[in-house]
Amino acid sequence: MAKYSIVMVRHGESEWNQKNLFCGWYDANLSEKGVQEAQAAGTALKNAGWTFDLAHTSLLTRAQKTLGAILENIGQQDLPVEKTWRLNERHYGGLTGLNKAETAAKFGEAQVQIWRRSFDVPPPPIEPENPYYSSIVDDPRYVGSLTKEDFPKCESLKLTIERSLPYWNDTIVPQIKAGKKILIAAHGNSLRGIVKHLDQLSDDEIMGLNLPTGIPFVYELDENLKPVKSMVFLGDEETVKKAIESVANQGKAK
Ligand SMILES: O=C(O)[C@@H](COP(=O)(O)O)OP(=O)(O)O
Repeated sequence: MAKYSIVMVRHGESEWNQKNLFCGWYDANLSEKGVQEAQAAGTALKNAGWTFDLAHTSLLTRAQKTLGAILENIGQQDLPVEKTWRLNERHYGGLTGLNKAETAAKFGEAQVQIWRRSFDVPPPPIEPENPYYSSIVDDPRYVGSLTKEDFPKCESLKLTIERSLPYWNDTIVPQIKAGKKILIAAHGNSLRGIVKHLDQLSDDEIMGLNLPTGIPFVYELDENLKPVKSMVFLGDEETVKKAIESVANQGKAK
């Protein structure tokens, strides 16, 4: 029987999602469509009667703005929000700023699929020559939480989970168990990591999971936090299916 529930949402479409660029820790803003998706996510939650006790998000603008639009829509602008780099998108390393379809044309779709979806193969590390290197590594928002030595240069999903799971276990789980209704607004891969953990998906199974932008999904959990219902999207089936397919197709050569 379900004792707890939690809602998660990947941010609305970002300007770099729209341009089909590997984004990772680059701080892309929401596109206009992404703002609309975030508002629609709020409307879907409102129509389903959701209210929350607190929210968690990453240090990146696209997730925070999505959360802000949702909270405004559900009339909870004053909700306590906890922000952490541990919910950031995976760091896409040397791929940051490259077009996914052009990268597939250059290196092959199979290689891009490995970089995007394999469990433990990281992309190449970001080098100082990367045009976005310093906007990421010198960003003052990480001061105090990440030292230069600990700052990632690239992350596989495995490495992403190694830094997001402690936050899930030490911060979010106690709040769920205290009866708090929680909303997490984060990213395609940081949320795939949490989903892998909750649903105990194998390293192979998680490769097939793509999360759409801006469509909230609900988990109902038993007293041991095992899912009673997994990933119930607040959206009609056809729309969700198409949005998932479109994310999967981003790594195809045009
Ligand atoms: O970093 C990125 O490019 C996307 C995910 O890319 P894929 O792993 O789907 O290629 O992250 P998000 O838009 O969720 O912040």
